[in-house]
Amino acid sequence: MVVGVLALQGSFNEHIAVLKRLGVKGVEVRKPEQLLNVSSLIIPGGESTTMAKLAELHNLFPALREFVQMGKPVWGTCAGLIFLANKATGQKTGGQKLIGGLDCIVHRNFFGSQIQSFETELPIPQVVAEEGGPPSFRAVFIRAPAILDVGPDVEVLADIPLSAIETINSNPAIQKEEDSTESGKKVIVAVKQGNLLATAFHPELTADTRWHSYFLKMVPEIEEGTSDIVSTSTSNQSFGARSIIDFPIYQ
Ligand SMILES: NC(=O)CC[C@H](N)C(=O)O
Repeated sequence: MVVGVLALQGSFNEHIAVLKRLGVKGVEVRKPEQLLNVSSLIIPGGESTTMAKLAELHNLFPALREFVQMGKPVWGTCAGLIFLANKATGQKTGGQKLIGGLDCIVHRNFFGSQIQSFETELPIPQVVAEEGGPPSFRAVFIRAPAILDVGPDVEVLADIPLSAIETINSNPAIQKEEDSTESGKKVIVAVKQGNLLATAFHPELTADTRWHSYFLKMVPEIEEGTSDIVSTSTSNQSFGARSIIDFPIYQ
């Protein structure tokens, strides 16, 4: 079995490259029947409205929903997180179709527009830190969503203090959220709910492979050694971060 990467749009090549560095075969998924050949799925960042339109065009929604409901591991990064959410706010007029399954409310462009994209160091969650490495990771937020509310089965892996974000005062959405929440200080940016992992940031755009290693641990076939994994050694791990400017900016 191999790891599927939804390849309609966005940073699917970058995810496949990280998987390769970890000795795991990642394959592009564009058609419903291709989901039958993969043990797990990564939904990359990009633009969730465009991705939804393309998924509809390729008749992917029923197969994607079934994949999630079957309990197969699925990781959504950024637009992928939006795609997995049960509910999204801040959508374009007319809304957009979601796969759903992740019991949360996500704000699509919580941190603002493209120019309000940013990078920051966040503490690495304990479960992800088992891979070793430094106590923090470089979180790359590109026109990023944030999770405003989660259901009881959702485990919060990372959140971010709003005060840490430069754009806080210039972004009306953040201001509004800060006023309207009780704690008013943090938003959630990484969660796990059973077979679903979701991150508002882009680990595939850094050299730190620990989030991918963590996701691979959620895939039973890989743990049992029946997959195409070449090496589970952590010697391929790397913890450095490349700058956001090395990567294309999504529209
Ligand atoms: N980098 C990203 O994936 C951005 C996601 C974007 N906010 C959206 O709505 O799709």
